[in-house]
Amino acid sequence: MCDMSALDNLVANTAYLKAQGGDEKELRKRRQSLALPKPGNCVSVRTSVGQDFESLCELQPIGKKLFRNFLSETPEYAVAAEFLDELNDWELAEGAAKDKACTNIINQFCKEGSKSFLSCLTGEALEKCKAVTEKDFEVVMTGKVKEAVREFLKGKPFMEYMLSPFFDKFLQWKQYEKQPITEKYFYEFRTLGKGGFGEVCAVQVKNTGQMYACKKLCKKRLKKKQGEKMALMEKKFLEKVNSPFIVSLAYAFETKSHLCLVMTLMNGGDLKYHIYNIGEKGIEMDRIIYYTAQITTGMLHLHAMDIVYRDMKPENVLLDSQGQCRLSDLGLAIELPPGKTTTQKAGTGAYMAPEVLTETPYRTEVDWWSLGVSIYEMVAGYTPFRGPDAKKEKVDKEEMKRRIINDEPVFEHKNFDPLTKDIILQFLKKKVDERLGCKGDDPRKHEWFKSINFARLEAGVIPPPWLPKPNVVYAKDTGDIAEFSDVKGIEFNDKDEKFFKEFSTGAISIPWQKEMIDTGLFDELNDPHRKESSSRLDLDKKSGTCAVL
Ligand SMILES: Nc1ncnc2c1ncn2[C@@H]1O[C@H](COP(=O)(O)OP(=O)(O)OP(=O)(O)O)[C@@H](O)[C@H]1O
Repeated sequence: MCDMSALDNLVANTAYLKAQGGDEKELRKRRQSLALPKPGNCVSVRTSVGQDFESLCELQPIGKKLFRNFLSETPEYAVAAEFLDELNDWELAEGAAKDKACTNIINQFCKEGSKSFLSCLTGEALEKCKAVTEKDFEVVMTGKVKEAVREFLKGKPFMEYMLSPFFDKFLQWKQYEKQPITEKYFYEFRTLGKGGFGEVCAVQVKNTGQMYACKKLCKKRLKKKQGEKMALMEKKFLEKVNSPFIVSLAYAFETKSHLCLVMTLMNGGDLKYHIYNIGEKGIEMDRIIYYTAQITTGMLHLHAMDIVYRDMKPENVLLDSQGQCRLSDLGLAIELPPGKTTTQKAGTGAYMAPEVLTETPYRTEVDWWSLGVSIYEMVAGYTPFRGPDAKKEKVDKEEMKRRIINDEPVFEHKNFDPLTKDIILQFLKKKVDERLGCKGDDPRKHEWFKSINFARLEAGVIPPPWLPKPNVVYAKDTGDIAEFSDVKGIEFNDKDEKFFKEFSTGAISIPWQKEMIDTGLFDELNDPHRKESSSRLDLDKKSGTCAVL
């Protein structure tokens, strides 16, 4: 029995690791069967995509690419786009490379008579650009000049783009993006974990080879436990966020029995696992600083959208295959518009802020408290109010509450250095208006983060300090993940069906477009010399996918 489940686990892991490696032959065959919808079928999307420059030309990856392709055909426009790219590179550069990039930009774009002079500028921006020096470069360039170039692109070039064949191509992709999504769109691999309403398993998009994690929510269980509103909120938050440090939602669809959230696959394990299961308890300091910098940036992104995370703890921070981390599980998150507070008790015991426990009105401040607890735990291998003897001494809920409200953390562990202690103490201020991140201040400015260049971190150009091993599956054995029991006696009515439809919106623009680009399908389907395979309809029928529209 035991051997059998070990074998099942091995088989499941092997298939999963192999899928991540990619099966080129099958994929190539499948891709040959695909085609973009015909332009004639894209009339209605022309109106539905709207006219928002930022969304169409900056945020949506395919939109951004096609707009850039359009700009490259007109020298004046191409120079403007190139300038923005170079300025972006300068913003991310460091040391001597940064100085060099600055001089290059001045010589290339700011000198009248040079081939790449920014001739699109007028008025004050033009004068400032011509007079810029290395000294006032940052203020002038990232201020007035950058804004003026962007304003220029938003005007005539954007209008012309919307009438060009490049935009027609964009509409074909937008139409393709709307294809109905069912379970047949994916291959399913091993179970990765268990959630409150169903399991999370690894899936792969048949047409692109992209791997994702699929969180399944059992419809009957949702109804029985009245979890519908929470599930819809989680879906809406995940759909709204756009940060490299929060899991992205790529698809939301339904099967007969489940609602499914298809998200970034995080196959490097969660931080709780890394604290307790690898080597000595606790994580090395350079890793803790790196992860906390990513968590802080992710959290600031949520707070900027008035979303309070409410469940910050190492278990909810997942690593990807490169060792970069993202916040996951927005199931307890809540949106609180400016000025609004809540007293609702939510979170996980040891990580809850005093104001949550005492049901005092709170907002985003509670997340900084929980981050303080989490940093402490990453260093020490135990949480500050539970203490090192948690196993020997059982701390009940009331005692934990008492300690969080009254006690100061003690730093006995040898790994606490003065700066680490300081940032933890500042996050663990019981008075909210004294807490780091809550005084109109920016936690990223704390000296503990001095080794981190946050712009480079967000751009993903700082190599992670630790790389998960590619041949290790950082998840429980499949046999150790308990199965769900059947839910009996639940029937669905019209209201339930309406909710299922509201949830199942298919592909989510930004992650889906990124998938098309990253997996090469974007280039493949745009290739004018491409020949589709004649067997495409056969393959289509076999898989049941909606490949050709
Ligand atoms: N994006 C992901 N990539 C890989 N594994 C994941 C991902 N999301 C979740 N998991 C795994 O599935 C488990 C359950 O997911 P999650 O915590 O989001 O579900 P939940 O229903 O909110 O659970 P809970 O009731 O514990 O809050 C996680 O502990 C993790 O092991």
